[in-house]
Amino acid sequence: MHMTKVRVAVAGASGYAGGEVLRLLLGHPGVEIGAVTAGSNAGEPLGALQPHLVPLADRVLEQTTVETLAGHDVVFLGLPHGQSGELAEALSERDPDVVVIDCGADFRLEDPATWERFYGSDHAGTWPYGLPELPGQRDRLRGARRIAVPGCYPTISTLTLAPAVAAGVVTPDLVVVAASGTSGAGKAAKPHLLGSEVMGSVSAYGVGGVHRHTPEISQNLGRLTEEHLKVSFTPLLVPMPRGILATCSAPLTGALTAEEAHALYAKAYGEEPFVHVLPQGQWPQTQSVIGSNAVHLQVTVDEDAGRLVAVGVVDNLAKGTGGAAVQCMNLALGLDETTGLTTVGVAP
Ligand SMILES: NC(=O)C1=CN([C@@H]2O[C@H](COP(=O)(O)OP(=O)(O)OC[C@H]3O[C@@H](n4cnc5c(N)ncnc54)[C@H](OP(=O)(O)O)[C@@H]3O)[C@@H](O)[C@H]2O)C=CC1
Ligand SMILES: CC(=O)N[C@@H](CCC(=O)OP(=O)(O)O)C(=O)O
Repeated sequence: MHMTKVRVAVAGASGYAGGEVLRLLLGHPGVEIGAVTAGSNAGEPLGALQPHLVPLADRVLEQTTVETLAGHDVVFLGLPHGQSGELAEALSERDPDVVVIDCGADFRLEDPATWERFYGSDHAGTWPYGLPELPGQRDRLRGARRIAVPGCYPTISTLTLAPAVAAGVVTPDLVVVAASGTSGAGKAAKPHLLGSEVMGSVSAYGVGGVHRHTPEISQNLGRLTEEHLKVSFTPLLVPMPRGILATCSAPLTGALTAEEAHALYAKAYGEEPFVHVLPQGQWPQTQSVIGSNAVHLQVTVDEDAGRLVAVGVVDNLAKGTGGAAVQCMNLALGLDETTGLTTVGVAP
């Protein structure tokens, strides 16, 4: 049977997030790739920037404008913060049915004051949040026309702590220490990402509650409890291209065994296609999820410390951005949520 393909445009196609969206779309049976756009690299062949996307190597990057992005069923935005708002508005004005999926942060936060505090600019608005695994969220994404893809650290921190917070087995006084590969920072060269400084070294940054993902983690997990939730989030940069490992802990509210904690997590994610709770005693490693949309989790109880400890891994560019974006597109279009996505990683 002939299936009508959905026509998709990708803005920021020369970047890491846009490149990952395209990599996944090339394996998606229901999609035809239309415009691919960039900023300073407009005019270049895509193959010069993303040589791994062989079938699109000869496509020329167009300027990112309403005109080049109009006329598609779905538009993915992989642009720096602050670039999405006006563009999305103009696209929706031109075509109210277009599905716009923003990989950036512009529409993730609900509270304008919090946005202004952490991003230092005016709040653009709030769109349905693209984490279907949050309670009730999948239904909000079905048929949605605008979707805000979560940040990479918030994705893994939220999924790693959600069952414990929702069940009330921990006091929501949460500590998250998460180590990310360097692609999380995007392609544009940054002073702290010089190869000579990143290689062979691990460093902390955004310490002391100032990282932009702190309020996003709080927003997600705060919905799961009536109590006042606090999050202490510390990101680390590690010398690998992809992947995040988040170590999360919180004080237990009462007696809980490691077996009970594991059973709680296994039940919470039993029906989720992409969230895999590992067998007890096996701890997540980033290598297992690279290139896949899978999240691997493990949880235990530190009896002496009286804390629940959970560890999660994600590929920051896949389920942490591009994979989540495609998963959300599938929901928005009424397709099977897993189309074009895999739980099979690349290892070693
Ligand atoms: N990397 C990650 O793990 C994650 C990234 N994201 C988000 O995705 C978005 C893109 O990030 P990422 O791909 O990492 O960044 P990159 O720096 O790798 O890519 C940025 C892209 O935006 C384009 N661009 C930059 N400035 C402009 C402009 N003024 N007009 C039009 N296009 C422009 C660039 O084009 P050109 O090459 O021509 O300059 C490039 O295609 C960001 O909002 C980021 O926060 C979200 C979650 C995780
Ligand atoms: C390693 C590294 O630098 N990671 C990035 C992750 C941010 C990101 O990409 O997410 P947004 O979509 O919210 O920008 C950072 O800490 O800023």
